[in-house]
Amino acid sequence: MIRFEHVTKQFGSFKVLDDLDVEIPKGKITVIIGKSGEGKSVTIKHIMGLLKPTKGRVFVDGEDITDFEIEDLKRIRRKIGMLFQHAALFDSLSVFENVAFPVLEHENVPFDELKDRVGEVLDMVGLPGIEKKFPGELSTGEKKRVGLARALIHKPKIILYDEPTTGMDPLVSEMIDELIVAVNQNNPELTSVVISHDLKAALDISENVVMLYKGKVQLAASPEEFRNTSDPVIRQFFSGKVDGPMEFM
Ligand SMILES: Nc1ncnc2c1ncn2[C@@H]1O[C@H](COP(=O)(O)OP(=O)(O)OP(=O)(O)O)[C@@H](O)[C@H]1O
Repeated sequence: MIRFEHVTKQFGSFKVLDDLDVEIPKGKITVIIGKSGEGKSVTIKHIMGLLKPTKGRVFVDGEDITDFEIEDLKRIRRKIGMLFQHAALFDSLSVFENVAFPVLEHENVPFDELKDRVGEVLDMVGLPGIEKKFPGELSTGEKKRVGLARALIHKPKIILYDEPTTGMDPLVSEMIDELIVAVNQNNPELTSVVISHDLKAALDISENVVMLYKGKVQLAASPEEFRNTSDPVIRQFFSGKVDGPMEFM
């Protein structure tokens, strides 16, 4: 469970989150949507403890992390896997070394066990046997999947996806979306949080959608409720039209 309790985040006098109050349920896929600049990245940075609220409290896996110092934050971050917008693999390292990296950093695992674990997560993302390849030999979609394998290697309780399909062609995007769903189905305890500005894809993969608007939750509900809502701001977001009640900064 992740909870934002009346979180306000200001940078100087600029308020990005304004009394944000929302719960992200355990074991489900939650997609956070909102137009560019609404504070989606700022929201997930609070989950990692990379930003602290100006006001309010943030809970991760049942713990109030708001005032945590670095040691406790590191402990919390070990429960979190993160898939960045750009897969950010190390080009000079093999797939095996890239995927094993978070384990080598934090744990002392015998090599045979590490080999098994890397094999297991590469299987999970549908890329068995590519340990010896280098990132330069992989397609964009494959790099993303290796990034996902790396995020999964230390068996996180929470996985954060930052715009996982941005810049990908429709087929690769769909494959990544399907993978997010498959990973969640194979790990029923895993809480997945996906940041997206693609409402239609969000509704296809998620069980819970949170739409941010003007620093607050416009609606936190099931995909069905989103599809059926008459809220004009959400309808406008669906339509992708500039004309409507939605304000652009
Ligand atoms: N460290 C910071 N200092 C000052 N302003 C910041 C900082 N981080 C984010 N912001 C501002 O907060 C606002 C929200 O940014 P954020 O990156 O969360 O938006 P977003 O919803 O993720 O947008 P996008 O979809 O374009 O990635 C932006 O106006 C951004 O400039």
